[in-house]
Amino acid sequence: MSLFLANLAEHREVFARLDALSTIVAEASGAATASLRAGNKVMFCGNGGSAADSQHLAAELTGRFIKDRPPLAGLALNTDSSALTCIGNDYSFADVFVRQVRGLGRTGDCLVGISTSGNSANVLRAFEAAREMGITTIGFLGRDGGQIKALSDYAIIVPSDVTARIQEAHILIGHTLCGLVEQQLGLVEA
Ligand SMILES: O=C(CO)[C@@H](O)[C@H](O)[C@H](O)[C@H](O)COP(=O)(O)O
Ligand SMILES: [Zn+2]
Repeated sequence: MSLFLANLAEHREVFARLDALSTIVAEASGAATASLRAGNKVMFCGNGGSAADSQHLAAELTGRFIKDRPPLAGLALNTDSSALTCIGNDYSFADVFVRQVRGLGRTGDCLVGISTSGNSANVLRAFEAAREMGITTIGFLGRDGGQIKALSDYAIIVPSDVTARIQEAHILIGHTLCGLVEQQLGLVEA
């Protein structure tokens, strides 16, 4: 079997098991909508491919997703290279998100942390601070949810041990979250 067909088969197997996440995805989206409705923001963070997912999803909010509509307050914490290099260089890489959460986060915000292992230290520290600050935490996770699971108000765990397949599910879940937020805010038809 070609690698493409093998990956596709594995992808289908994982996606066939995502129905079970429908309720938690809807609940997490409701929390993000409540933050935006109250004038708060939704922050995203992640590493590597999940950094790309984080900035992709933040841009769905500030830019547009399904239809033309007012901009929404989305912010990716992994896109500011000056903040990442300053904090990483002067403190540690584990602090790159937590310092931004402490500086930019406000009670009532949401923080979406994307980690396939659920164990990235910088996401974990950001969630610890978010919890202290009254910021709702939404974990896009994989495997067994790792240490971030326990710090997630909404732990969305993709049932797979394969990083790439988990990432593929995360972007489906993230797009759904953006679509539900638009519906719940009455910006597009349900
Ligand atoms: O995109 C990929 C693999 O598909 C990689 O860049 C991957 O995101 C990186 O290894 C990350 O550092 C993994 O972190 P995490 O998902 O365990 O939090
Ligand atoms: Zn990747």
